[in-house]
Amino acid sequence: MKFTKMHGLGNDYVYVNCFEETIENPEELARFISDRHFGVGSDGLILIHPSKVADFEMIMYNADGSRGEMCGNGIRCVAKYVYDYKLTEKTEISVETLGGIKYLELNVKDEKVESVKVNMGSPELAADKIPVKSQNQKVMNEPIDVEGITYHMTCVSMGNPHAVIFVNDIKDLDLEKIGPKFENHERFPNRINTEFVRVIDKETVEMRVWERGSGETLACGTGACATVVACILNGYTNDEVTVHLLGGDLQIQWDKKENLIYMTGPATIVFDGEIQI
Ligand SMILES: N[C@@H](CCC[C@H](N)C(=O)O)C(=O)O
Repeated sequence: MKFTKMHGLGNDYVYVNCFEETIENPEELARFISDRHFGVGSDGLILIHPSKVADFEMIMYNADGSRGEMCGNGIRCVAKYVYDYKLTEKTEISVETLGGIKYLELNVKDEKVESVKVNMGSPELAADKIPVKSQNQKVMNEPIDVEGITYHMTCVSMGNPHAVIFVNDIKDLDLEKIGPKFENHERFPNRINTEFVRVIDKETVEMRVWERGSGETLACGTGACATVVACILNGYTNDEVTVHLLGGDLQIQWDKKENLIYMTGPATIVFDGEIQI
């Protein structure tokens, strides 16, 4: 199988062109290929397929083989992949995902994709749609007990589920310990991605993430979008925010008039490979 290893701010996936390759058991392949000792090493697997309703379809799997409905860093890399490997000449493309069709603009200079801007669609705040168990219709700054500590969460779906927790310090958090407790907490029927966020000022926040199915990653695009929605709803930031992640920065904007979230950031090819499966 031919593949390409790519990353968006260090959130790395193995990409397979399914116009050419056929994958029999993608869940098992995702677990094998993601392994950083016995496989290629990645946060998961992303398959690029033809689509009947958009220019391309992105099918994403986490490192544990579970399916993610959307992947913000992944979809920017899909845009770079289809442009660089000449599956399209267009610089405006649509991509079908389990979280809906997304529209992307490639910023190309001298044939080089410098960044990708993604229309991430509208954030979903209804608790039953995210889903998160709650007495309230929206989960805004609600207490949740994990390991004997009460945290406060704001929950948002960006196609996939997120719980955003505001903290005073992100550096000293033991995510290996608390991340899985949030991920598998009984309030989240489909598990959850959890963002730990420190607000720096009205235009800047920093964030670490524990991703459902992959653990701590260096960046999460949908997580950065959910974070900015939570920041704005709680009155912490303006509508355009730079999110500092371990792997670099994303620019996130909430166009309130259209109720659309835009994410802009880089996409990088690491290497092409071939593996016996
Ligand atoms: N890293 C991604 C999100 C990947 C999917 C997530 N772990 C889930 O299961 O929902 C991003 O950049 O958005």
